[in-house]
Amino acid sequence: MHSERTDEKTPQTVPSQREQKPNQTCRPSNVPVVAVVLAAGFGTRFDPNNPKQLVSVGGKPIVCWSIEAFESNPRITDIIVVVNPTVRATVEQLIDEAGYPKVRMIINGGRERVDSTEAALGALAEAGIPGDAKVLIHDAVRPFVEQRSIDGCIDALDELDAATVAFASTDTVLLTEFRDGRKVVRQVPDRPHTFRAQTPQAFRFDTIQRAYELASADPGFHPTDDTRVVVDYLPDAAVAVVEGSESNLKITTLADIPTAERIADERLGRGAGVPADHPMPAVTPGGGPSAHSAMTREEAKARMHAVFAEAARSMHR
Ligand SMILES: Nc1ccn([C@@H]2O[C@H](COP(=O)(O)OP(=O)(O)OP(=O)(O)O)[C@@H](O)[C@H]2O)c(=O)n1
Ligand SMILES: C[C@](O)(CO)[C@H](O)COP(=O)(O)O
Repeated sequence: MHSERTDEKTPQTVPSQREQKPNQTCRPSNVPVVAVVLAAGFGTRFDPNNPKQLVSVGGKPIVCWSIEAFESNPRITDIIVVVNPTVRATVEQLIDEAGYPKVRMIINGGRERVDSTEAALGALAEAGIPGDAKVLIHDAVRPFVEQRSIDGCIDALDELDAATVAFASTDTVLLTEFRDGRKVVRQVPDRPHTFRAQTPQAFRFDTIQRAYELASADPGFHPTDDTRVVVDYLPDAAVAVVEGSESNLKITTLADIPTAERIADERLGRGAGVPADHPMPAVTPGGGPSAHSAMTREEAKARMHAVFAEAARSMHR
């Protein structure tokens, strides 16, 4: 039940390179597929007094949209939600009331995004997750991630040990630097090679854990995403690019809310837009099944430990 379903796969969104690479070891695909939903940010560019992950769009809190994207994907086996003290009580309440059955843990994040990812990796290690597990790390504030991007990440990890959802840049991107006290253009990459990083970003657990171990020895390192940790510290690990979408926007400032409301309306069938590719009935706080709310955090942690232990045992059979 808690290992990846291999039936009914949607087509890959990465260019297909199914053939085995010469130096690539074959990994079983029957492994836990864990989504980490990062909701521990402080929203300084949005409104620090109104945590953006709790703001409702289309009548549903942003963090719930993100959790539901993974709840509704049958290949995701487990979800961890990372919070900060400001939002913890509300997120716990939302999760308990909605009864999201795949949410196993709600843990505290850290000061920066990278610290929150590190906290999640630590919790997964403590829970006994196998090194082969697929881990998809997602910004809670990207509520409209497409199912085909989630599926694309899961598929890509059968070929490479890392993958990121990204959206081709329609603008030419300028790389800049400071020279003589002013910002100047250092390089102009060819536009077809430039993409905007989105999430989820997905990794075999042992790959992302190793990259973070190496990065932790470098106190001056403040990456804004997890792909960079792998690119900088494990340069031999190729990161697959999985097709993202314009609607997978990151809610960063208040100005993003009208766009988010428009996309939410489309997803809820209230607008003229394209519907979600795997629509799921909205799980409203107070309205959902409550299997999870009966479980204490310790029970949930023990259950997750058992799930990972069973996955590890079945891989060694
Ligand atoms: N210490 C942090 C910082 C960020 N995030 C999460 O990382 C995602 C992307 O971060 P961003 O949009 O930068 O959110 P904030 O850090 O909240 O915003 P800001 O940078 O404006 O403070 C968000 O889902 C956010 O909750 C996190 O879990 N822990
Ligand atoms: C991970 C990310 O969403 C990729 O676009 C992004 O880098 C995180 O947020 P930030 O706004 O760049 O801090």
